Amino acid sequence: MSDAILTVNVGSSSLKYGLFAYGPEGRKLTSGNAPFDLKAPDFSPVMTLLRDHKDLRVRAVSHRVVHGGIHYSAPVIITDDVIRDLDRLIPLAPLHLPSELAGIQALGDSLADATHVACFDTAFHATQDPLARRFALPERFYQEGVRRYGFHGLSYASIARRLPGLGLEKARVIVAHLGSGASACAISNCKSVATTMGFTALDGLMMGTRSGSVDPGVLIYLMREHNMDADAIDRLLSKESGLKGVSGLSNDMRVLTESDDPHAKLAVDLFCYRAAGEMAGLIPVLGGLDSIIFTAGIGENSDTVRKTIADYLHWATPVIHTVETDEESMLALHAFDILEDA
Ligand SMILES: Nc1ncnc2c1ncn2[C@@H]1O[C@H](COP(=O)(O)OP(=O)(O)O)[C@@H](O)[C@H]1O
Ligand SMILES: CC(=O)OP(=O)(O)O
Ligand SMILES: [Mg+2]
Repeated sequence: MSDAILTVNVGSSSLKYGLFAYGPEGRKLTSGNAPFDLKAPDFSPVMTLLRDHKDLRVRAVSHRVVHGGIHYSAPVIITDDVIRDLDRLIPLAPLHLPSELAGIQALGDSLADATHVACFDTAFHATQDPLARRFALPERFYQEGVRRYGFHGLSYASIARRLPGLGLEKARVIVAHLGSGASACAISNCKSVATTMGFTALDGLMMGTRSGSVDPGVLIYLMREHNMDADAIDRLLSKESGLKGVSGLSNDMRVLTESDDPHAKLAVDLFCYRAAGEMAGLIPVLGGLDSIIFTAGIGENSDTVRKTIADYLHWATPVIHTVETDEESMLALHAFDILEDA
């Protein structure tokens, strides 16, 4: 029987999972992707995968956890204390953490002998200068944890590992992770220096169903004039906005780029306009730009989106790469490292 690592990546709208050979090179054995469209995820595809690979001994399960709060800036072995801490962070990532905790529970039950590891999306950004993490709010809110954390860190870490191979080890790079959630990260010397998502995964770029940044005055207006409470505003900004809200058609970039509907065109145009603007906002902290890298579902596949954003930013750099993100391999590598160190 050979040893393996199971990876579990519950995003806002898909469950991605994989089996990796236990070892420092993290060789992928198999992987799968089950979209679940904002409903509660169903972990049965992972259970089926495990039944089909009874010849493997799963030594570790590596879970992507979107938010690590103030305290978690490196992978940890999951204990009851860790689960309690993550429960407290749910208000900071309401779209992701409940499903991720459900995955930790479900797989904890069925793979009770394995070591379960949490790998945080926020961790890659721990290298940022405190200035990049600060909102212009009174100090007490910062102390309470109201600060910019940034997300998609496993994706950015997987891209950072590829930079030396592209001759960009020392380069000033902006990576645009354009998937269901979308963000951009300024990377210098393979480290995060700034990113567009903040306290929550709502900030920054326009996304599939999320608004990205809006004038905070809009929220005050909605509360006063539309009597919207926190839940109603959360639903609007998290699930009913972005590509879906603007087009009135779909949150899927494939559907929108193939549609003749003017609202679909508006949604795609706005997505690119907003992405380019947010990316440009990262250039000053890098002191210039050597390359743009596109990744994730839209970034890897949509020529239209890549070209439109690149046209907006051609003055900054003509060097564009497309790199496949690999959150799963990062999960496997982190789990192997933590087990070997234990
Ligand atoms: N060929 C394609 N052209 C344009 N967009 C695509 C294509 N393939 C996938 N996408 C987009 O990628 C998105 C999903 O990206 P992905 O990185 O898998 O997201 P997540 O991990 O957050 O679920 C889909 O919503 C879809 O709009
Ligand atoms: C952080 C985040 O938005 O993740 P995803 O794109 O997987 O929803
Ligand atoms: Mg994702």
